[in-house]
Amino acid sequence: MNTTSKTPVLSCSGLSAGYAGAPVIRDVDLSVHRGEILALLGPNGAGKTTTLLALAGLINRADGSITLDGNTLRSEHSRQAAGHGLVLVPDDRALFTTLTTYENLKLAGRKKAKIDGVFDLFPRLRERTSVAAGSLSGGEQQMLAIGRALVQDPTVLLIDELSMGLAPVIVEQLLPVIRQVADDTGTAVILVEQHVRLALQAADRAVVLAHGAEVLSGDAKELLTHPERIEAAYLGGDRVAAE
Ligand SMILES: Nc1ncnc2c1ncn2[C@@H]1O[C@H](COP(=O)(O)OP(=O)(O)OP(=O)(O)O)[C@@H](O)[C@H]1O
Repeated sequence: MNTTSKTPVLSCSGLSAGYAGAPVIRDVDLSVHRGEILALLGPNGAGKTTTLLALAGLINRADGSITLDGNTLRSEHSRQAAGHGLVLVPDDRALFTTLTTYENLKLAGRKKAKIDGVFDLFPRLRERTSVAAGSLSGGEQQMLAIGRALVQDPTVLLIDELSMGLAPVIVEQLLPVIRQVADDTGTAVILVEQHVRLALQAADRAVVLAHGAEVLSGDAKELLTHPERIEAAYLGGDRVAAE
């Protein structure tokens, strides 16, 4: 998609954050536009989850600014971010395991049409309506975690480790649905994903973090044809711009 002329729906500039005063990410600049999927890649411990948590306001930032849908977010901004439609799908999925599929969706969004929309996207969930979330397969649980985010009508969806515990074949089924949501609803997506090739196939752009800093950014399809650049970035190579 051509996003160059539009204002990003979510952006951060100079974002630094960490835990108990210890910095983890530093000086991160990111932006994502409506209907765009940004793949946030990088090796274990690079700071991808920390970046999502800082964007969602679930950890405080040490520095930097975040703008969401034209609003500058305060430092402790999780409620403000949620109010402007930023929804995080956490890597542990955080489902209510004793509640059914339907009850999990109903708790997140009361509108039946929205829940029906999730069942249209994930027909398997419709078949599992009355099953406790804890008894669903890993793939079904991830569908439910995404569905629970979608019933909230997100402006921006932050998806942490879509593939956590899932076979690549399941990830291959889920990613086109995320693409469809972005295309059909204009939801912007930041996708943290370990399967680099699958992530790049679904995404419009990608950013690679290493050691808490951005080391590569570029067009996803372009990067697909240059795996050596991704490899170098994973090894924490010098900052490279592929744009
Ligand atoms: N709650 C926490 N308290 C202290 N340090 C943390 C905490 N969570 C993460 N870290 C540290 O922050 C660094 C970045 O972790 P983060 O989870 O953001 O990386 P990641 O890129 O998402 O990694 P992975 O791909 O392994 O999930 C790691 O060194 C990690 O040990």
